[in-house]
Amino acid sequence: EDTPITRFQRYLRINTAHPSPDYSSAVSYLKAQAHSIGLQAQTLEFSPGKPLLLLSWPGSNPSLPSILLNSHLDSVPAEPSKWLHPPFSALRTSDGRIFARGAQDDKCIAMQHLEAIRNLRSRSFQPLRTVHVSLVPDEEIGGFDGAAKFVESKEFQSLQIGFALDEGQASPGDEFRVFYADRFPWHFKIRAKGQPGHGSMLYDNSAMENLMKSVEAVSRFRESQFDVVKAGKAMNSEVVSVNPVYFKAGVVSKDGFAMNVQPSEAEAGFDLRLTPTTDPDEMRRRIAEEWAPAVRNMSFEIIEKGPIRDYMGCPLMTATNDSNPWWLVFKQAIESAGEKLFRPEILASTTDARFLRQKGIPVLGFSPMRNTPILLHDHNEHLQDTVYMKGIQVYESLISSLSTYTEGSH
Ligand code: MET
Ligand SMILES: [Zn+2]
Ligand SMILES: [Zn+2]
Repeated sequence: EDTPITRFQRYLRINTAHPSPDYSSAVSYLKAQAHSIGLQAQTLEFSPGKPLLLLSWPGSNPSLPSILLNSHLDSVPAEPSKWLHPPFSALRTSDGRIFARGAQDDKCIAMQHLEAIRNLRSRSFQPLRTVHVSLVPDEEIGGFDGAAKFVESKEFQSLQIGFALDEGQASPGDEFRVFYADRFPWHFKIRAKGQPGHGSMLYDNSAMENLMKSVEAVSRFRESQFDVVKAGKAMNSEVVSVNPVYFKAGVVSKDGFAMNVQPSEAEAGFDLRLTPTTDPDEMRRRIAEEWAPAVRNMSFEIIEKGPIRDYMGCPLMTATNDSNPWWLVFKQAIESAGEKLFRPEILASTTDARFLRQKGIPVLGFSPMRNTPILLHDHNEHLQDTVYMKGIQVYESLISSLSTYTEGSH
C-alpha cells in the first residue's frame, strides 16, 4: 500500500535517533520520494557522514527570492521500555494514532512538505518563486554540523531565500500555533571543589555543601521565573528557564560509592534557556556572583548553543505585523484554508531557525498539529492520522500562497 500515511510511517521507521542516527537510509528514502514527485535533489555534506538533502521546485520567475521549507532528519533518543509501542514501529492504533519517535518532532512536517508539493504538482500548480525543501542533520545536538554550516555555504547563498518555514510545536487547542522567535540554550555546568575527608566530619566549604548551596540559588531563580508564569503574567517561553539535568559527584568504590568519603569535587549540569531579549551579560554576572562564586572555590562553564543576536546585533525575532509582508501572506493562507491561528508566540525550545534569522531571513516556526498533546522528546510521542492529513492541506495553502506572492500585491 502506498498512501500518505504509509509513506509517513516508512520515514518514521528509519532510526535517526541520536547517538547514531541512520542518515544515509533517511536520505535515500527521501530522495526516492523527491524523484517520484519530480523534484530536483542534491545531497550536500558539510561534515563527513552528516548529509543534508536539498530539494528544489523551480518557480517560473526564479529571479524572485525563494521559499525554504526546513526540517531536521535527526531525533532525540527514545527509551523503548517506557513506550506503549516500539518507538520505531510507527504503529497505527485502531483509533488512528501513529506512535514513533519523530512523529511530532519533526518527521511529520518533512513528509507533509513533500505530500503538499506532490498534490500541488498533480493539480499542475506552477509556483512563481522557487520552493526549496531542506532536510538537515544534527538539529537536536545543536545544528553546528548541519544548519549552521549550511547557512554559511555558497550553495545556501545561491538559493536567495526570501522567507522560510521551520518547525513549531503542537497545539492542544483548536487553533494552530505559530512562532516568531526561539529561546536560546546555554548548556551550563557548575563545579565545586572543597575539603575532602572522612564522611563523619563537618567540614566548612566542602564541594558537596557548596554545590548544594548553588543548586538552591538556581532553584530560587527558577521559582521566581516560574511564579511569573503561574501568576499569568507571562507565557512559559517568555521567561528564563533553568532545569538541572545531571549531578555528578562521589568517590567510586567497588560496589558503588564510598559512603564514608566526602568528595573533593562535585558538578551539576543545567539546561538554561534565555528569551530572545534576555541580557546575556546580566545572566553571566548572576552566575558568577550568585551561583558559582569563586570565593567558594566554584567555577562554571557555559556552552552557548548558537547565536543570540543577528549580524546587526538585534534579537533574533521575525516581525509578525504589517511591516513583514510574509507574515500577512502566511496569516491569510491559514485563514483561507478555513483555520484559526493563536497569537504569535516565542517557542520555548530551540530550532535551526536561529541560524536563518541570524542571516536576516524572516522565519516562522510552524508545525500544523492542533488538538494534539505536546509530546516532543516525551515517551509515547504520537500523532493522529487525521491531524497529519489536515496538515498536508494546510501546507498546500501555504506553499501556493507564499510561492505566488509578488511584492506590491499586499
Ligand atoms: N531542538 C533542541 C532543543 O530545543 C536542540 C536545540 S540546540 C541544543 O532542545
Ligand atoms: Zn527536538
Ligand atoms: Zn525539532
